[in-house]
Amino acid sequence: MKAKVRILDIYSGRYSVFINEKEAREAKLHPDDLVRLEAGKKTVYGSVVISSLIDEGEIGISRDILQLHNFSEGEVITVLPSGTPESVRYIKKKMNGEKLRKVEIEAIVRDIVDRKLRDIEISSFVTALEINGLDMDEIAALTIAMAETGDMLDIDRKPIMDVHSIGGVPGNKTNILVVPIVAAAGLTIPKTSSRAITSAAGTADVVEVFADVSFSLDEIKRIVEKVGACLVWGGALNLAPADDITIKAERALSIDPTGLMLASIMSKKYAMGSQYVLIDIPTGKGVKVESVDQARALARDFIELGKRLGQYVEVAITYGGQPIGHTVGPALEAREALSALMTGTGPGSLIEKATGLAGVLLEMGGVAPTGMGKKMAKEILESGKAWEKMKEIIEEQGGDPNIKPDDIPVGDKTYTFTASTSGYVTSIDNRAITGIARAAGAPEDKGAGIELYVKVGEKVKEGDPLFTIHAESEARLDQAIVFARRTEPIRIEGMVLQRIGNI
Ligand SMILES: O=P(O)(O)OC[C@H]1O[C@H](OP(=O)(O)O)[C@H](O)[C@@H]1O
Ligand SMILES: Nc1ccnc(=O)[nH]1
Repeated sequence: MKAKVRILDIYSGRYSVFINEKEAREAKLHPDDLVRLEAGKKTVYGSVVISSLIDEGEIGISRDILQLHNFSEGEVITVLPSGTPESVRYIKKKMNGEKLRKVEIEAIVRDIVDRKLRDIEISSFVTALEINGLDMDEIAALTIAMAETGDMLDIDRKPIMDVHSIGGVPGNKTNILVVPIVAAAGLTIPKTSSRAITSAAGTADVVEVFADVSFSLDEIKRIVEKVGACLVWGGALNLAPADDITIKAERALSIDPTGLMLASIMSKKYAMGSQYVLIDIPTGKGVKVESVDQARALARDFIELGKRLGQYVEVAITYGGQPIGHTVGPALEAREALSALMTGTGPGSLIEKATGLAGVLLEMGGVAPTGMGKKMAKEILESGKAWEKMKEIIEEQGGDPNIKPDDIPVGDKTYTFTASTSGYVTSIDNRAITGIARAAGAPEDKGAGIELYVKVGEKVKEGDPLFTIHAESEARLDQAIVFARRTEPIRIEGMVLQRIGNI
């Protein structure tokens, strides 16, 4: 049918098109059916919503659909029912544990990007990958398909370095330090990050607190050619566009299937033209990889995938048994990262990890002799050169380079948990910390999160503060307190752990 476009100020996160009830009945269209909208040469897909807001002969276009194509008010377009895409059959194949062929993977990725697959089918794909996994041939095909369905960056500086964490560990603001350290040494590092997947703050969520993270590829090229680095959100670019779509399903389920994770990270690196890539695998209880053996196996997969893509990959297996630094949540992490860059000091875990990773990159990029990278990274951080570089990045990304970390607003609804007994902190539960910060509103509420006053091994006295929850609303604070009470985020034990009686 032909219909006249009416633009509706509706933004639901779903690609909805609104059709008049009588017309929908005649056209045999039902709620959530997939329809094809043809406007000249452009075709986009949307899901039907039936509404009396819309007159006969009209088609209501939501703001979500407008992101796919700039329809104009009153424009006449063709609306056609669209059958189930072929790629659904391939998703079912993966559900049954079968191996997918390259063309089948390409069809799934194409349909994700074209929005022919809806949230429900995409979640099924992600779930099937979580349960049945992918082998290296499938992962390589998925990575290339994810990169090639988007744009590629060609930066006029070589070598191109890159760093990426598989994430999972709370408070992982590390790469916000690594990038300016590496760039201050003269290397080029166009860093793209995702938003939070399983955590309470992805690097893109944290950087967004003090600078813009959404740029076009041309803008990124200009920024990186000028200052040698950027810290941007991959999802804003048409760069591996399937990634941000599948991440939405992953975030809702709080899962990150290994094969998809490899493809998510490496497709972004491939599309950015990265030549030397360092992958950080935080390892420990309550994160994505719990044992060093598993981390080694994953490291081999990253290196193998890199070879297939023509990239030189190294991997750092890092300690992820407790949060990094003392803060969790976008604004709190932004404060901690900027303060560490500004002063050259900060929590041991953050400084150690950041200089350790930056050191590997300095050696990979050939600016530090083998074994000297970490020392050089530390000097760059302590001399203030990394902060100078960060200020350039902030300025180029539309932020205020004279920002003071303490001026960054954090959630003013707070509650502090204290130690109910004296003893030593024997463990901090990563999952509980993430859960509390998310319940408090992170990452969407930038000021929400947790400030930790103790780390594993430290001695505490009864009544000492352990952590403060920050939220932007009382309701969120209450939810976080309830969550915290249900879990045991920080365990305190005396030196005598248990007494076993002689019975
Ligand atoms: O911890 P979760 O949310 O699962 O993983 C997502 C985070 O991990 C990566 O970190 P980085 O950008 O390399 O620092 C992603 O880009 C993102 O910020
Ligand atoms: N799955 C992912 C994990 C970490 N970073 C990403 O970009 N993607």
